Amino acid sequence: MAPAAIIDSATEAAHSAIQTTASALAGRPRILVPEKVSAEGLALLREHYDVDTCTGLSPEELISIIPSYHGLIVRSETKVTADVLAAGSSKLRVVARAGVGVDNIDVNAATQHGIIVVNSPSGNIVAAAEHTVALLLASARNVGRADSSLKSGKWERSKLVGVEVGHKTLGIIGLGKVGMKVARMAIGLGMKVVALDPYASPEMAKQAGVSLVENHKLEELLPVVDFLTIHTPLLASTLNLLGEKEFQMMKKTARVLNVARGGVYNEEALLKALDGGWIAGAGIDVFTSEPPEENSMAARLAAHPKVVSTPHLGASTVEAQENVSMDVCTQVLEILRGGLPTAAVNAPLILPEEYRRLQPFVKLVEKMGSLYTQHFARSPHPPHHRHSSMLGGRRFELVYTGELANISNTRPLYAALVKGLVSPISDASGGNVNMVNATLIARERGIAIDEKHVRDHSPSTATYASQVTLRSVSESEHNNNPSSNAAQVIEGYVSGRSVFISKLDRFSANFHPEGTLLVLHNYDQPGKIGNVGMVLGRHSINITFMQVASLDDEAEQTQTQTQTQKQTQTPVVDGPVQPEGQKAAKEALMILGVDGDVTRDVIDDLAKAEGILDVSLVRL
Ligand SMILES: NC(=O)c1ccc[n+]([C@@H]2O[C@H](COP(=O)([O-])OP(=O)(O)OC[C@H]3O[C@@H](n4cnc5c(N)ncnc54)[C@H](O)[C@@H]3O)[C@@H](O)[C@H]2O)c1
Ligand SMILES: O=C(O)[C@H](O)COP(=O)(O)O
Repeated sequence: MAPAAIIDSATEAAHSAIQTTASALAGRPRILVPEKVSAEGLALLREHYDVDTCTGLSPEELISIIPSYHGLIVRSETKVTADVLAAGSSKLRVVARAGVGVDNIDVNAATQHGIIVVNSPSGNIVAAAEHTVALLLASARNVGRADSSLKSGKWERSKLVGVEVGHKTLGIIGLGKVGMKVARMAIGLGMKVVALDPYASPEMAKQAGVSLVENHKLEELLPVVDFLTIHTPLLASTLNLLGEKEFQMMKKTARVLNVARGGVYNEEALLKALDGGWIAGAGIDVFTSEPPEENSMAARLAAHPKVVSTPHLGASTVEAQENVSMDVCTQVLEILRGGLPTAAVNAPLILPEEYRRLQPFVKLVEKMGSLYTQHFARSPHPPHHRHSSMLGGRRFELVYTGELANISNTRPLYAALVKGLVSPISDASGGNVNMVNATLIARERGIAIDEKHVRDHSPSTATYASQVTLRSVSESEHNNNPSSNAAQVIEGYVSGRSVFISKLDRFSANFHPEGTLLVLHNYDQPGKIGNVGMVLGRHSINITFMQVASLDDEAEQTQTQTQTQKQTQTPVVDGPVQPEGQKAAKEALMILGVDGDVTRDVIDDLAKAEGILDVSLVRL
């Protein structure tokens, strides 16, 4: 069978990775396994390749030996840095993560070198959920402290009285694969489960008996829970998600759990919360440094008497290790033979002949999806944009006009949209989406996508040779009022091989969807640009470009009508409320390209600037 090509839409380097693999592997290929990976999968590889298992390598040792290897299989301990990948780039074809999280692998550097990164997205989900339940019960019943007390010769029954979990409320932040499993197990223990996940499908949550927090606000979840568990990836948006302010909102009797990633709870704030009696205890499996560095917050947390701690054991069961080992070793075997992986982190699949024509559109649609999630599907939103769900439970329509409408196989564009939508909320960059699994992942997330080819795009009226429109409405809007014009819209086009966004929401624009962008919804009045410039200057953020996007014609007419209605005291159903004295101002979007560290403080300060209605931070 001829080797198929695998192409990462971000770079052409990955294009040749699979094609060249078979021919590049003269002699018996070698695979390095610097961590404990279950023997079942490795046995599969040993039939064809030399497999070297050697644990305890220093970063320098890894860099010095990696040039001899064609495959590298790791868990969470080995840091696969840009330096390791550069050192291995002449032979290395695949880095496999025997587990879920790829935060220890520089995926961008791998992509640049044409090295495929694969993982096992669901092999250890049951293990992680069961470990969460183990920590839930251990922290409720002081199992860790009781065990060490008894072993040290004490018999402290009255000091170690616990609490029951039955009839208590468990809060879950992140209702993905692990979060959903934990929810089902907790319901089995007689708990009530409330979850916060702006991107989860309300329908799936309802079916599992989980209530979703309506407005996706932590302040609505935290005061009501007796136990809290987090199951989000570690992303810029989830780093330090819970700090002092959040722990202070919780019941003094509450206990918190973390079997996801160190850093989602701010470790210093968690220590303060435990020492100050703001909460009662914690069960922690993951830390910001692993193993915790001496005297670090992580080390103090692991040693804290109110914490039951485990050394990142969430996936450490015999069964999970067999699953992930088989998953990734099968993929390594396939890749080194010139075949296709099933869970490639950095490589959606496009056949070579489709690649030339579709690649810029794949890039455009992926950017549109990512822009959608970061601009529209984020929390919290101003009231006129608030939806019960932000991603799951929404219906998307991709409309292709112009020459693109004549291409019948637009499957890569469908996959690119799913990838773009889920990548900002997933730790495997791109959420492991490829052409094979895109439909399944969309279904798992409760996302419906329709594609429409508009072939009667007359050249006289066409603005661009090919254009893509992304529209989204909630399932309920779609079912109850299909002709409603409440859709969220993004339009884009390709010129040469460059991609552009030509409409965002109700605003006509023209910008490259690249880099870090701030999108500010505001009233188009003098002084706004200066105010925004001052805030950014104060935070040492450099502006690389700026564009003001005005309401498109249709939206402008609607705004004028709305203003007329307001003046005649007719109740207004949609649109932001204009402050006094700004009745004649038109809405606009200010789109800024920026360099620098855009923290939550920057966003908060921008949101407070006069005349700014809403701010979103978009990384593309
Ligand atoms: N301790 C361990 O050994 C162990 C084992 C397995 C998984 N994990 C970790 O657990 C985490 C979850 O894994 P998964 O497979 O369930 O991932 P997943 O991608 O299936 O689910 C993550 C969920 O988080 C949600 N989310 C993203 N950003 C959010 C935000 N700001 N607020 C609320 N929700 C948000 C997403 O919508 C998604 O539903 C990952 O970090 C993974 O690495 C740890
Ligand atoms: O992301 C994962 O799969 C878990 O954190 C497990 O990590 P491990 O393979 O190092 O146990």
